Amino acid sequence: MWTPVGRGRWHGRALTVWAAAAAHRGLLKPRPTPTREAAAKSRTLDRLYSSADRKEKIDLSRFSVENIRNFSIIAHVDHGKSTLADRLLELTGTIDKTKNNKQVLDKLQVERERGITVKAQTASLFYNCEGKQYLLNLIDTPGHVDFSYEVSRSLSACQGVLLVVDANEGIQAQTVANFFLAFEAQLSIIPVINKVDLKNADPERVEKQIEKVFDIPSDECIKISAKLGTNVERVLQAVIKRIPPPKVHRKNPLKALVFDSTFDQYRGVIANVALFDGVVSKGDKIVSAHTKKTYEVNEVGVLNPNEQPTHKLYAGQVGYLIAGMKDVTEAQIGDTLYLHKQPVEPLPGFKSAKPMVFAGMYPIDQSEYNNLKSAVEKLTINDSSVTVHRDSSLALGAGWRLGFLGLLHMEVFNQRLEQEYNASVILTTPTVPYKAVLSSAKLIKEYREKEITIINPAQFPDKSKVTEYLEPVVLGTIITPDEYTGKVMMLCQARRAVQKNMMYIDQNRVMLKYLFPLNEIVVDFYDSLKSLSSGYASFDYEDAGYQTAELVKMDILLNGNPVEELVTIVHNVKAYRKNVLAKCYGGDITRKMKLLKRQAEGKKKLRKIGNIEVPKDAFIKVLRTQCDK
Ligand SMILES: Nc1nc2c(ncn2[C@@H]2O[C@H](COP(=O)(O)OP(=O)(O)OP(=O)(O)O)[C@@H](O)[C@H]2O)c(=O)[nH]1
Repeated sequence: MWTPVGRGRWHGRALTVWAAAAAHRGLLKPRPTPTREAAAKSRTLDRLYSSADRKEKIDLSRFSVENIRNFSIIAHVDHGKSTLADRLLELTGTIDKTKNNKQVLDKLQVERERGITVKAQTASLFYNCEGKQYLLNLIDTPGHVDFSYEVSRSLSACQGVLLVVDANEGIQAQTVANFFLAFEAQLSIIPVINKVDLKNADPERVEKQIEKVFDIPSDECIKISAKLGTNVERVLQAVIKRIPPPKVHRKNPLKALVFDSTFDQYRGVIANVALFDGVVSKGDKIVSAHTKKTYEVNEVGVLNPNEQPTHKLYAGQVGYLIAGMKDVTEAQIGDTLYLHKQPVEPLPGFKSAKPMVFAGMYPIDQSEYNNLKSAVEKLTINDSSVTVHRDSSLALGAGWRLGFLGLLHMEVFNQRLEQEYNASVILTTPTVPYKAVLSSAKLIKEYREKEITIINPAQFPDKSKVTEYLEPVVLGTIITPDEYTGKVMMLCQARRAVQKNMMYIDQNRVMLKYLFPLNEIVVDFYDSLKSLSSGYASFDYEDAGYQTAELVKMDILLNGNPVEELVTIVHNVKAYRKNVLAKCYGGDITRKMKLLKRQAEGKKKLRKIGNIEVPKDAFIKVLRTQCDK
């Protein structure tokens, strides 16, 4: 077992803002229309899935537990996970080999348009190795930190991972974060150095980095080109040799973990399950440990990569199950399913995702409230990392306050609502979750607790009622070529960050660790980091609790009245009072009088505007402008 560098510091779910900031640039702006390439890919996928829509049932009983391998592909963003998945699907004959197979497991429209994976996708592959037939269950995961909840859940269904590292870029911040997710889950880790075909590839340097940072001997690395298919067969062989089969018992009563699910308007909930014990088949009566409701199983099967019904699913296998769950509240990710007559102790499930940013969401038109409610409920089945609280606003009506893992996550959720549910929404300016320790007995009674979390800035309690305010902090990891270290450090200091660690991962690359206030990095930190390092630095962060902070509520007044929808919480800075006389050094008193008179006239003009009614459109425009900045 390895003892990787700094392991003790890496507790918890690692999160980065890789694209949170990048996404912020495009937040709520019209998205580019799909490129020709995306449209062509979409057509290819449609053909692919319909041609593969074979309805004969596969008999999975021939795969004994020893012949099953469950693994995820994890990596820093763009290091080639989905491309490697394409080659593995081709090599095993799961899909036909054509030039058009590009990231075929990225099935969502948002994924094809943006060229990123946002949902983990499962595919079952059948592979013959040394005369034995193996069933390989592969899960392709997203690389962006905003979707790391997908990665950690996927790992619960696996015994091993392929840790893909780009042969040119080397270890990046998310490589480190994903490694530790797999390491803490005690999975077998196979390092795969990808893109060796690139002119600037330096696989030997990357091997050394892997040895230094993760303590994995360099002879365990497999060097491949997922694009060209070079050495990909060796990856499959390593999966069989180095990843153990699942530890399960088929003779025990059924114990199935729901690790993901989607909602189909005709068939209800489609649950992705990993069978820890037992067998399940069509017609079985099963119970949800979460709701205690009983259902009859209508269909079981594997994803190949589209749904392929099977007679049964056996312990050790990963597949899907449809059991007539029509209500969205019935489908809980992390739930355990068992046979009606054989109750079992439920599996531990998953830790809930911890939202990093909150924003208000309202229908553009209040008459759309119920449709939007149903869309949000259905989408959160497929994206369980979003938290939902009901909320309302004077100007925007009834809506919700939603919690996301980052701004890219927020944008993708919004885009999926539009594309998959035809829903149009207005989102308010995002905020991080602050806390306040209350001193006011009245407020403590009202909230029924002393320490409250503020997810809506309009509810920020006044300083006179509070002992202290707290802000969320994160432990950030930055990997940068050392020529930019000075500039990176200056940027971190400007963002109120405190340095915690620094180490060289090779001769000219530095890994820095800083404690950051979350609100200092959530918006544009990543953009600044990328621009000062010519695009070479990468960034990742993980939750590190809260620290005391000087916070103030910044109201925006309209004719003297605060506007609830535009309130923000900011770190306290000295107030700047505009002194119109500041530039009048001595001199003539009449000049000063003239300036003061002009200022008074300006104020009068403002008052003249009176108590106007601000149309809702105006709010929407202001909120959009705030988000676009
Ligand atoms: N030259 C070269 N390019 C590759 C190789 N593998 C992947 N790429 C390219 O790298 C880019 C990213 O590949 P993806 O497979 O989408 O990467 P990913 O890790 O799945 O990306 P996310 O899911 O968004 O994190 C694409 O443009 C691929 O064509 C390779 O072996 N060689």
